[in-house]
Parts: sequence; C-alpha cells; structure tokens
Amino acid sequence: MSETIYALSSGAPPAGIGVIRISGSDAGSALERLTGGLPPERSPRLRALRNATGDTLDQALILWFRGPATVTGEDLAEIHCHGGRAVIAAILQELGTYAGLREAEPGEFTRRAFGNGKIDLAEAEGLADLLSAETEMQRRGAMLSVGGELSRRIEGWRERVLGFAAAVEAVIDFADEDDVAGLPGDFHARLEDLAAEIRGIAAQPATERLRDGIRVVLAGPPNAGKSSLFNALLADDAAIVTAEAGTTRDVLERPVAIGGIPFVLVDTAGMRESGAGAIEEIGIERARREVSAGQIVLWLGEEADAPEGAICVRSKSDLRSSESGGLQVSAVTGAGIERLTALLVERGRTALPPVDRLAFNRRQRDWALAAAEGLSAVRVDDDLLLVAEHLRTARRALDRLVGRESTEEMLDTLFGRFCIGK
Ligand SMILES: Nc1nc2c(ncn2[C@@H]2O[C@H](COP(=O)(O)OP(=O)(O)OP(=O)(O)O)[C@@H](O)[C@H]2O)c(=O)[nH]1
Ligand SMILES: [K+]
Ligand SMILES: [Mg+2]
Repeated sequence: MSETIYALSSGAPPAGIGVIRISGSDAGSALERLTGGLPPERSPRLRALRNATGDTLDQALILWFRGPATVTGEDLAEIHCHGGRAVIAAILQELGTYAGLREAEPGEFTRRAFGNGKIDLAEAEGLADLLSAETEMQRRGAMLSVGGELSRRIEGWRERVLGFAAAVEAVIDFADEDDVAGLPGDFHARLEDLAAEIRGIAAQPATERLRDGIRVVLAGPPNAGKSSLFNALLADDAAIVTAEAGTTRDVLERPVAIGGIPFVLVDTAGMRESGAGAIEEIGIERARREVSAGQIVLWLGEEADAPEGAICVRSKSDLRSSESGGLQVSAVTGAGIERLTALLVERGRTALPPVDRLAFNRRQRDWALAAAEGLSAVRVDDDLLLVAEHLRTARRALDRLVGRESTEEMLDTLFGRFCIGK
C-alpha cells in the first residue's frame, strides 16, 4: 500500500482560492480529521478546517471521491480553501502531522494515475505539454494526446498487429492438417498499409518543436545590430546594445509567440576572426554552436559569409542610402520588421507538426518507427515462425510507445517535468 500524499495543486499563493489535494488510502481519514466528518461522495460541502487543538484554520469547500473511480485511481480529497499564503501553509502543516501522510513529489498525482492505468504514457506526456503550453497552438497540439486521440490510434494499431499475429498462429497451429488455408492473400499488403500509416505520422516534425519553440538564431559580425534586432523582435530591451563591437558575449534567449507560433529568439556574440578577447572567443564558439543547432538563422552579415540555409538580413537600413537588396530592416525605425516577422511565421509553420493532426514526440517516434520496421521486415516467403517473431517485435514497440513497458528512469524524467501538486 503506497503512502497517502498531499500538495497544493493550484498556483503559487496568494490567490483567490487554493486547491489542496490528498490522494491515497488515508485521504478519507485525513479529511475526516480536518473537517470533522466525511461529506457525501462527489458533493461539495462548506466546512470549517480545524487543527488538533481545535483552532479554526479556514472555512473551505471540500470534496470527497472514493477510489478507484478517481483521477489518481485512489481515494481522493480536495480542499478549496482561501488562497492566502498563511492559510495554505497552516493547512499543509496540519496535514503533515497526520501519520501516513507526506507531501507529494513533482508529478506524483499523475504518476499514480499512470500507475493505476487511469492514463497511459502518451496521455501523461501530452499532459506535461499541456501544462507548459503558452500558445494556442501548443495547447491544441497537447490536447490530441491528453484527449486520448493518439492513444486510441496506437491502440488500434496494436489490435491490428494482434490480429495479424493471431492469423499467423492459426496457420502455424494447423500446419500439419491437410485442408487449412495459408495466410490471407492480402496479408502482406495489410502489413505494409499499417507500416505506411505509422511512418506517415512519424514523418511529421516532432512535437518537441512545438513544445520548445523554434529556435531563431541571430548571428553575424560584431556590431551588425543583432542585439538591436533581437530587442525589436521581442518588443523588449532584453539585450544590451552599445556602439562597442563585442558587446554580446554570452548566448541570450527569450521565448516569444509571433503570429501564434512559438519561437525562441537567440542573440549571440558577433563572429570575428581576430581581435576578440578570451571571453568573447568563448562567446563566438557558443554562437557557432547555436547557429548549427537553430532551426532558423538570421544572418546579419555579408551574404558570402552566411551559413547554409540562413536568412540574410540587411540591418540598419535607415543608414543605407541605396536599396542594396536582401531583407532590409531597421531596429531603429522599425522598417522591414513586419516583413521579417511574416517570413519567420511562414518558415516557422512548416517546421512545426501540423495543427489538429496527430504527431509524435521523439521518444514516441522512435518506437513507432521500430514497430513499422518490424512490420516491414516480414517477407512473403518468410518462415511463419519468423513472421510471428517480427510481429512480436512490432507489438512490443507499440507497447513501449504507450508505456505498457516503461523504465523507472524514463518515468522519473517524464514526471519530473510536472510541478508539485500535479
Ligand atoms: N541607425 C541604426 N543603428 C543601429 C541599428 N541597429 C543597431 N544599431 C546600432 O549599432 C550598434 C551596434 O548594435 P548592437 O545591436 O549592439 O549590435 P550587435 O550585433 O549586437 O553587436 P555585438 O553584440 O557587439 O556583436 C549600436 O550602437 C546600435 O545602436 C539600426 O537599425 N539603425
Ligand atoms: K555592439
Ligand atoms: Mg549584441
């Protein structure tokens, strides 16, 4: 029997209300002790919360859900109290004195929901993305996993693979009887259909792109106006700008939504071959790394020096007399900034998984491709035992995809992304 856990599940106090959750076999007795009695199930009640010495801590709305039909799969209590710091601290402190109760770790409620089969891994991963979603697009993308659409699709694939395996087993079992038909004529075509469907989704950009934002790296020689453009795109004075070459040394990054697309703008040290001090040299090395890691590079230098695939931007257009081609922008007058952001949005959209269509994260994609590979490994003239083995490989990969088989380490990483109280 696992311990009963509790935590503040709403945001940081002070706030209008605070929601404290308690999950586990002692949740009911804890609620009873704190409020003087259990309310009817699933029915809110206003009650006084009291500590051991009978002092009233708060008046709160309480809710009681008996497991296993709860989000965590365990007995679950919710206390909707006033959201003041001292109120919440007093209630949490009181709960801490109850035997068998302890404060929850980050993501522990969700981890229990997963452990009790309330959600699968794809849904938990989607939930993590949903909680960190800052743009509408991120929210919609995460909802496809949270709502179980991805899981249902994968479950459908798994059933098809089990169907294929059953057909193979039937032929193997009756192989020595005379009149048993072999595998259906379209057996291999159906395997390939499924493999193609899986590969189609795996071919989309990974959902991490949507979650983390598209990295737009501003690079070029010193004093090119990178930090000024960075600030202009952010509409904030985040980066230091001076007339001195070599002002920016370290990498500076800021998330920003432009046209609903999540970007991370990255300002870097100006690149020069000589004259840079030791600190600047390190900055230049970091700038190089950012340029190769970025999805979009804005190059504010000579076109001939531009990294491959970079967008060449002619900065300080207000100082240039002639129309010297390229994308002209001025951080000072704002000229050309709109054109640049439109271009970023256009490029950004193609680098993201399409909205409202299923997509995998990198972990899911690896297992999906492993499943597709298992299916494609089947040859028409293969021994049936070998076919069965390939199908088992495919099925196991799909199991991993939804977390039917998962390692503790992987779960620690995933649930560590959640906050305490989730
Ligand atoms: N007139 C004008 N001046 C600009 C513009 N953009 C930047 N500057 C000036 O150019 C100088 C260098 O700008 P920064 O933004 O610091 O350039 P940087 O590329 O970040 O420089 P480093 O970090 O040193 O590599 C500053 O004096 C800015 O005020 C612009 O669009 N128009
Ligand atoms: K500068
Ligand atoms: Mg700079």
